[in-house]
Amino acid sequence: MDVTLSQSTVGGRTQAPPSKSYTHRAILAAGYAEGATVSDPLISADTRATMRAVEAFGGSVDHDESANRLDIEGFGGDPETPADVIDCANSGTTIRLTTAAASLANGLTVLTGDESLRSRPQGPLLRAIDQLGGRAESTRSNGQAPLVVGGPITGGSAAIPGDVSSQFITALLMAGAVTDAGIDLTLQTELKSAPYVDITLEVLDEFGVSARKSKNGFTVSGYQEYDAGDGYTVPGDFSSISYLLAAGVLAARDGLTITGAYPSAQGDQAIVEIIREMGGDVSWDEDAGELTAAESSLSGVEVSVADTPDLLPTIAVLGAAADGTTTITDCEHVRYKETDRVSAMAETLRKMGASVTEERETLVIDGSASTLSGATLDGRADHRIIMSLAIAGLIADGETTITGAEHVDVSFPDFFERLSQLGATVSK
Ligand SMILES: O=C(O)C1=C[C@@H](OP(=O)(O)O)[C@@H](O)[C@H](O)C1
Ligand SMILES: C=C(OP(=O)(O)O)C(=O)O
Repeated sequence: MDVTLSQSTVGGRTQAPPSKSYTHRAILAAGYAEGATVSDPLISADTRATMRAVEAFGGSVDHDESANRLDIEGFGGDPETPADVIDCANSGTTIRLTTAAASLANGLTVLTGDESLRSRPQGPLLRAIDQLGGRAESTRSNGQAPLVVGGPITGGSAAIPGDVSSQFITALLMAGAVTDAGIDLTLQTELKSAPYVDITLEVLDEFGVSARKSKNGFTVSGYQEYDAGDGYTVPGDFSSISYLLAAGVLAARDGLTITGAYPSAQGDQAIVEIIREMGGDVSWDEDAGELTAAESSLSGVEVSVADTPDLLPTIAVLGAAADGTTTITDCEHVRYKETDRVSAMAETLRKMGASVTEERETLVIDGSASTLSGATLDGRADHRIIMSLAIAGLIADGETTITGAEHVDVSFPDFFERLSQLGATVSK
């Protein structure tokens, strides 16, 4: 599906979509439990993949739409060997978190996904499972899915790099809690995307499971039981909020308010400070969970995305609209996502007339070079590339067409409807 946007003014109020990261973890944690209810879940292509995995391991997931709730029966820490291949579709979180769950089962599990997912790195997780006594292989021996994974692992120690994906650590901590011996992880390189492990520790805590940072990495003891008590409620998603905030500072003459924006462990909350540092008018009433952004003149910043990889496309677009130079550093791990997002943003923003320089770890956008012009842009089947380019389309001269725009269903299924309700000119 192609979507076309033209220069627009936006405004009004809109609710933040529920967090994808918290929803994935809550669904799987409910799977590791006897069951749980998960309120305000994100229902999207990626979270559906995690629901399918919980069902494949012997649980069940019922979506009560009127109550806006998932009623989940778990597999009680003891996943059965799936009767079929697990299709993780486009979701890195699903394949990493469920690969570790599969290492608890007696038999073998086959995990795969779409072309993008089958090109993303899984090697460090496979090697860690191997060190823990499980069997974990890439069918093509290239460290990528399809994967064949079996166990049962009983816990122990493993070493893992921290700069490829934090999801490997999340995966092993979640599985480690139901092993006999627990899991001790030693980081071989500095941890990137660290706040995502904090999100994991927060969700584990809500499910009565303790895991913690150790001197050299992370550790979780075994024989723990997942139990969410009265249930778990998912907070709003700050990666999704970043597009709405960017729309606000670029195109909301009378302001745009986002509700459901409460503080949590999400590193992507940093978008509020980044926009303020660029000169953007953003106010945040943390108690009310309300963020308001109004059209502002922005200037360039230097910002590290070591902890916040998913913000890179949003910051790149803000940089293209700002006066002066925006330098995004520490971005190598952003190349291992649904697509190489560093080169995708460099290519598309250049096509819109921005001046962009790309290095392995750095993306530099010179926003003062020109105003953006509409163009036909390849969304690279990547929800974050598509959503950030749509925001650029709100301020570009002429029409901006984004191909493959249906892929927003991964994290923000009604993104274009929302933009349109807020006043943007959007046609499909
Ligand atoms: O654990 C998570 O929920 C996520 C972790 C991050 O990935 P990496 O840890 O691979 O950087 C992030 O980019 C992804 O969107 C969601
Ligand atoms: C990279 C992302 O997710 P995942 O790793 O789960 O595919 C994302 O949502 O930007």
